[in-house]
Amino acid sequence: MTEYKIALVGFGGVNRALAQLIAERNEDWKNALGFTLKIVGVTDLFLGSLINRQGLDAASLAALPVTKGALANLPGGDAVARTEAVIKDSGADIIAEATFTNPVDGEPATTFCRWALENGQHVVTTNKGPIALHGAALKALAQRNHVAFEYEGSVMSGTPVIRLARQLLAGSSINSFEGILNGTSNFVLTRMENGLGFTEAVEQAQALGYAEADPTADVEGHDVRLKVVILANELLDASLTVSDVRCNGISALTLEDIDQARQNNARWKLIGAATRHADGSVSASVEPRLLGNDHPLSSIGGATNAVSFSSDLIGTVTVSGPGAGRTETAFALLSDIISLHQSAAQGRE
Ligand SMILES: NC(=O)c1ccc[n+]([C@@H]2O[C@H](COP(=O)([O-])OP(=O)(O)OC[C@H]3O[C@@H](n4cnc5c(N)ncnc54)[C@H](O)[C@@H]3O)[C@@H](O)[C@H]2O)c1
Ligand SMILES: N[C@@H](CCO)C(=O)O
Repeated sequence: MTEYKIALVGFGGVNRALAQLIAERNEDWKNALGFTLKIVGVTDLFLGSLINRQGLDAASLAALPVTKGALANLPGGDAVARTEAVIKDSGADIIAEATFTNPVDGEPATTFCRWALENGQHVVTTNKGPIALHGAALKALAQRNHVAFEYEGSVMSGTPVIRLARQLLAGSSINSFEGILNGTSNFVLTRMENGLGFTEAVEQAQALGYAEADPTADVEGHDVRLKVVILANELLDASLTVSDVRCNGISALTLEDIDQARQNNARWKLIGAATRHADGSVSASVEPRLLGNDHPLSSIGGATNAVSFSSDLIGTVTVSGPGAGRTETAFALLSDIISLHQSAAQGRE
């Protein structure tokens, strides 16, 4: 049985849900998965930081009040986020990085990942910025340091997509994909179909933990653009940058547009798509599309996401599931840890 020491970088919805899962399920994981997790450090811009190499109580962390500097109220805690120390000095084997996604330059999360990888620590992250903007460099760094860099939760939350397509569709070349890749905007469109105003719908998505810190990224398509870059580079062998992806969001759609679509047996959906052409080039876009009610993606409602891959040997494969949510995304971190544990076990054989 392996015990991994883990440090949580960013202690918002996702990493708090991971702490809750650890509190509730560590014993089950021992038998079912062959490992347990011991939290040895936590750091958060708002809450402060705390290191304890002997292990922190996951249930107490999960129940921590959301007040400024709250970690200073626990023994050894600090009101300041000493993130570099938590990564480098906590003795963690794994860093779970879940700070804000910065769609412009991926920082400071990219630096956090780099510190950990250079320090010989595995990184699991749900943050789209470092992967979409610096994925190749971080993967190379992980490889040089013989550690894992896993990011399943960066696309479609806990719904398996990246690993599923990479591993289970290997051998059937993926030539294109199209999908609903943002939970918040799909939730907003669905609520608007029921007559709720755009602003109220966004507020509901925020309260449910789906939205980015700045929900503009959700409704203007910037979040989907990062996910399209991640999927295209991962699965279509592309080298896209964010500026290669044409991007329009849903903020200009009105209740009248949505009602008119309904009268025409159609729905507006925010679609992220990419296609590999015969010459090897890849084009990609994010845009609202009017889908007829018979289109496979038109019935995907709420924060659910779905993506259809077109591949040469088996045609179209569609994966659907939660696209956002705290526990759902914490599950993605767990799936990354399971993956790195299995790789380590295979390496030992
Ligand atoms: N919530 C979801 O449904 C979901 C799904 C998939 C991916 N993600 C991604 O996962 C990440 C975390 O999401 P969340 O819902 O937990 O967000 P959140 O806003 O609830 O939490 C992020 C936390 O990170 C902290 N933080 C920000 N910058 C920091 C820094 N420089 N140093 C230390 N702490 C810092 C904030 O104080 C905050 O508590 C984001 O990048 C998000 O895009 C979220
Ligand atoms: N804000 C994002 C979280 C998942 O990446 C969404 O709503 O899809």
